[in-house]
Amino acid sequence: MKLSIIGSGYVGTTIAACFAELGHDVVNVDIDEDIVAALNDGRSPIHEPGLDELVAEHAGDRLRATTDYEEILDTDATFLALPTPATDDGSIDLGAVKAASTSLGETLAAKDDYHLVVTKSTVVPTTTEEVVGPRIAAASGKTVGEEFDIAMNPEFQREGTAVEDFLAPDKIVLGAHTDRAYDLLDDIFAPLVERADEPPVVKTGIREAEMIKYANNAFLAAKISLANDLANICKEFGVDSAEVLDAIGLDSRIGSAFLGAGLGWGGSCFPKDTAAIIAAARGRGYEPRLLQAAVDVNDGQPERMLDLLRERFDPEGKRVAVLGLSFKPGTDDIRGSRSIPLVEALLDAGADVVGYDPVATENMRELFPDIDYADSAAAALVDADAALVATDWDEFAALDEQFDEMREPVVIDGRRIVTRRDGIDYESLV
Ligand SMILES: NC(=O)c1ccc[n+]([C@@H]2O[C@H](COP(=O)([O-])OP(=O)(O)OC[C@H]3O[C@@H](n4cnc5c(N)ncnc54)[C@H](O)[C@@H]3O)[C@@H](O)[C@H]2O)c1
Ligand SMILES: O=c1ccn([C@@H]2O[C@H](COP(=O)(O)OP(=O)(O)O[C@H]3O[C@H](CO)[C@@H](O)[C@H](O)[C@H]3O)[C@@H](O)[C@H]2O)c(=O)[nH]1
Repeated sequence: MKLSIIGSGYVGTTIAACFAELGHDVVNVDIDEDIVAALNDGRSPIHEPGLDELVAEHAGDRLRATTDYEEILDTDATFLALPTPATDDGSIDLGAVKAASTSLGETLAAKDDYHLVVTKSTVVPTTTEEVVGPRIAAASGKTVGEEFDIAMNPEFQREGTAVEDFLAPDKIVLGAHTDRAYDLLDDIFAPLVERADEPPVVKTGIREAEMIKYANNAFLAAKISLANDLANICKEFGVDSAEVLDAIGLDSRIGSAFLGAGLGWGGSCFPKDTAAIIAAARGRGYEPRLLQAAVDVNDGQPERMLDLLRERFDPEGKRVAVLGLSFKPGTDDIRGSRSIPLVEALLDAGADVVGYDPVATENMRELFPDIDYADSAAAALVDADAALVATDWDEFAALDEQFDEMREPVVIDGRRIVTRRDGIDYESLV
């Protein structure tokens, strides 16, 4: 089939390359000329394991990119993979979705045949029906459900395993209103269903599909926050939280995934998506207390870590190493990273901060240009008065004699990753 994908960032590039791998003919439309040039050159504009290979293999053949919306006319369906960031109050910013919907509508005005438009972006319930559909209709002069259909297909890929997650999904969620839309979606996803060994395909309404994405992320974020809440209680009683959480994870009704307690969740999705669905619920007059509590617990974890430091000394004038700057291991992405509130609070307290991360230093430097950055964890520890471990990079587990170079060997571990305990003043956050 011929597919167009508007937006070629993390999601748009991944799904374009994967759809090409599955045999579809794909064109990526993006307003960013550098991204378009990279893709047409066979280079992925984002770093994801396996993506470079897929882009290199299919670019110039089943995968191409353009800034020209007109190329959509030659395709059967369009996926919208546009950014949906948070505004200052946490609510969803639909600016890019609105602009692209209008551009798509203006383009589709010239199309004689039926077209399917699928929202891939994470959007609050009713957005596809009340924002995307009407804008396309107004700009194209066509009617939803007649000359074109709208649908919603949420994406569950994680950073660092995006290609794998797309090609071997736990489920495929298809939200639509007409048989024609479902039939086309079936054709689009048939090669994936076959390759992935028949994962469950959930056929549902459009706003249900939109909500499934938020519910999925909200549940996972809240699960981590509940693990953190329980781990904080464990600490009060001198109970080993890892043993408790490992044990409850053995209950098949609970499951062991996303019970990793520590400094909390960050990233480009959990913080913005929990904020967006909380704001949307409040907009309808419902107060989502449990979800707000999950956010509050998450926000509290960095402060608890700083309290453990302050119990030892006033950070003013002390050299504090922050080990791990990315929001999780395996990525250079610092969006929503829990190391950010740590660094902010340390700077406010007058500490001398040195950061280290195997890959995220340059991104962090843009945010905090004035702190020191070390080339290795060992270098960060030299003459430090304390080390705060913020990300669970494997290499931190191997640190040992490097701690001997610290001025005061205070190590506060936000991810229970450090293995050496003797000879250092070690405390785990949970
Ligand atoms: N990043 C993830 O791992 C992930 C996973 C699941 C869902 N999502 C959701 O998918 C959506 C996209 O996220 P992302 O991380 O890929 O965003 P991104 O910022 O990486 O990419 C968005 C792309 O859209 C382009 N764009 C913006 N306006 C445009 C327009 N009018 N026309 C054409 N292109 C335009 C930008 O240039 C950019 O390349 C969001 O709603 C996000 O919440 C993201
Ligand atoms: O047991 C755990 C698991 C994760 N985390 C933290 O949670 C955050 C998010 O991790 P992860 O879910 O692996 O990363 P993302 O790439 O942000 O993926 C999430 O967000 C995406 C965007 O919506 C969704 O598509 C994915 O399904 C969803 O897992 C990170 O800060 C992790 O350190 C923990 O603290 N404990």
